[in-house]
Amino acid sequence: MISVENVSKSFTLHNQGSTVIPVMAGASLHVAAGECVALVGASGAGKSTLMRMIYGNYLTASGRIMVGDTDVASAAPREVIALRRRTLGYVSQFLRVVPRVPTIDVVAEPLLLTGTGADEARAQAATLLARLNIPERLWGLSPTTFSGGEQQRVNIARGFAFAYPALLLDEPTASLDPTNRATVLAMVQEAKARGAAIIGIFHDHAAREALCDRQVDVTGFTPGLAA
Ligand SMILES: Nc1ncnc2c1ncn2[C@@H]1O[C@H](COP(=O)(O)OP(=O)(O)OP(=O)(O)O)[C@@H](O)[C@H]1O
Repeated sequence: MISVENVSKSFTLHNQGSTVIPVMAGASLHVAAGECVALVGASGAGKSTLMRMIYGNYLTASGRIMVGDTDVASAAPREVIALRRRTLGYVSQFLRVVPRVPTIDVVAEPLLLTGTGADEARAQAATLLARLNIPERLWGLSPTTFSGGEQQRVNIARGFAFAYPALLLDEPTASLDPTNRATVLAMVQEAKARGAAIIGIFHDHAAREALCDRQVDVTGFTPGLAA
């Protein structure tokens, strides 16, 4: 479902004499439907960078990143938007939302965009918010003023609202209390069981052990070290 093939990446620091920093070379990994793969490696090794390239936030210098039938590395912006709508979900570490949109609509949006009716989308969003213990009195408010943990749970609810065939999870259990952490672990297991291909970054060792079938150490993709 997700196939990263011989990918490389460098950053050019335009405000620092156009210094070019090679951060990745020969990155390759494959994730099948129903599989969860953890990206591991020391801080700065490139886990987030690889995840952002797979999502199409960072450009890829060379190689292919197949998600379903789309090569994210060469896709046009409209293809990336279509991919994100129906195929590839991303739970980032931080919630970024349009101000003043009520929480229930933030969570319902991925369903509305994929053809679910408004009432049904809101009903499903409500179920997710309740499951993640977001108090009902907050559902009509924008999540911009919520606590860090509340925002993270809204982010997770939104990321899991639509049954994406592929999912990227960046620290989905960070800063959650034990009850909500257990809920998120169950949600990831359910996504795997329905056949989602998942790539995750988990500093939470126990979560990684519980959820992931394999680990890929991105240190192996550091330029100069790559095979
Ligand atoms: N936008 C950017 N511009 C320049 N350099 C960047 C940028 N994003 C990442 N880097 C560099 O790329 C390297 C990999 O960073 P990345 O954030 O992917 O590491 P990580 O493995 O996710 O680390 P951590 O576990 O600390 O989050 C680092 O050396 C970082 O400084």
